[in-house]
Amino acid sequence: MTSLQLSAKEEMVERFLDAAAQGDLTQVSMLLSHAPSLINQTGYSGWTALMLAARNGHYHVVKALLSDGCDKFSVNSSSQTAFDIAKFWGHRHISDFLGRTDDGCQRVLPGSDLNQCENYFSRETLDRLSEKRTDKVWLEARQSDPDTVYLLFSNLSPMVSSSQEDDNAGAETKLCRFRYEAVKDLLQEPATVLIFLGVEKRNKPSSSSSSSQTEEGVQEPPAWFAIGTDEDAAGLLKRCREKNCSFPKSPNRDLLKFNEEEAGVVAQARSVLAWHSRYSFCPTCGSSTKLEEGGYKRGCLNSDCRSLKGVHNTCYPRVDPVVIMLVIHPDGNQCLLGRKKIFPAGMFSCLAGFVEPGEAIEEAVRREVEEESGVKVGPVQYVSCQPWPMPSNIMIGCLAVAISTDIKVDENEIEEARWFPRQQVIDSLLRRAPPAFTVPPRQTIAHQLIRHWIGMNSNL
Ligand SMILES: NC(=O)C1=CN([C@@H]2O[C@H](COP(=O)(O)OP(=O)(O)OC[C@H]3O[C@@H](n4cnc5c(N)ncnc54)[C@H](O)[C@@H]3O)[C@@H](O)[C@H]2O)C=CC1
Ligand SMILES: [Mg+2]
Ligand SMILES: [Mg+2]
Ligand SMILES: [Mg+2]
Ligand SMILES: [Zn+2]
Repeated sequence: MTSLQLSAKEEMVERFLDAAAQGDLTQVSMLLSHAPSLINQTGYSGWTALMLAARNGHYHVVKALLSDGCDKFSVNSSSQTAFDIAKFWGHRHISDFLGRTDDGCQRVLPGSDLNQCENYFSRETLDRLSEKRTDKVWLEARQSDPDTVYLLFSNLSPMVSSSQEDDNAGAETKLCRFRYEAVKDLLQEPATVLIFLGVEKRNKPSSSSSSSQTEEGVQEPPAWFAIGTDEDAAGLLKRCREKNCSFPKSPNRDLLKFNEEEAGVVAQARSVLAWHSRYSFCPTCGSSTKLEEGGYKRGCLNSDCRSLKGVHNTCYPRVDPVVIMLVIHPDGNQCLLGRKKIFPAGMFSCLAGFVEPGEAIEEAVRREVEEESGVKVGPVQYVSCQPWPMPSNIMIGCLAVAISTDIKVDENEIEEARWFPRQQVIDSLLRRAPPAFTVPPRQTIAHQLIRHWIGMNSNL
């Protein structure tokens, strides 16, 4: 670039910043349409056009710059954002506008993936209303409300509807939803566990369009509960007079057939119910316990028990953190995948392992990879996570870079581990015949991590 070109560019930046400072929207828009890269350019002391417009109270310019994708979080040499500047100079309408949250706040985390991946089991369609769990009167009123939705689980398996066409593997499964009248007898059984899941979120069209009236006349969205019972499936189906329903037998396969919304509800309900089924007695003193807080607590019935003093995590549902990582070869062009004996023939997946007590996520990634494959790992980066209700894991998905490449598998955990070239991975994802191996199904975070790596720097 010649010095003449450089000064022409500098002159353009100066004109742009001046126009913003003076509130000349026509000029700002004209310059931007010629040179969109001007938008985040800085002048004296790191001031951007947005900061100058905010300083001088030019609301219309601020608005236009933001709608053109201007970075509202950049700071000047005094570490002030445009918001700080508008606030300091008393332009409240501008600071309110810059402080709004309806842009999804995506840009608060610079460099974050703007379209953050949503994993199966992670969609929240219910508002959990945890503050209502201790409100017995409210909970009881919602239980008998005619709009309330009940889901039924027998031995941790949800009752689902199946039609003839649903028999093929790709078909979607639907949760059976019940009203109070259909389940009120079941609720009286001593072995029944009842979990308050939440209420339908208001800002989306509800699946059961009704909502009930409170005493003050405010419309309340329908509440959802999960019922857990060990009554046998045949008995339950008879009790509910349901012909086309069933309780799937294989959680690892059958729980992956819901739509995204129902999958999120199943993840929540199944994990809490699994905790109840495994923690029947107090883990601290072995006494009997009683269900509290809408099914989110088991309180010990022994009044001398230590678990009743202070906060005891044994009283609350547990979640086990698991790291799951795609390890990338130092050449950037291969990834490390392994297979357990129990995997379907030909399937390879990301390595994974439980985080141990007192261990940071990055260290768990390094330890598990080295234990299972002998490969040493350097940098680790978090990508996304997935609740995994078999029974109650949170899968913490990471990318990791190997700093050694020799593989020596731990045969107790892994049958085989290999470096797979990018092209083979692409062929497997696109199911180009015949692929060298198969990847896990799209509902698993392992699949999504592999896809994420392929999408990161390929020119597909
Ligand atoms: N959603 C997904 O894409 C994937 C999910 N997973 C889940 O992650 C879990 C952990 O992965 P693994 O490779 O099996 O872990 P791992 O490599 O740590 O090995 C499991 C062994 O660790 C021990 N262990 C330590 N803490 C434990 C705990 N809190 N609960 C149970 N066992 C514990 C047990 O001996 C167990 O056999 C799996 O059980 C599976 O459910 C695993 C891979 C993919
Ligand atoms: Mg392991
Ligand atoms: Mg493992
Ligand atoms: Mg482990
Ligand atoms: Zn106890």
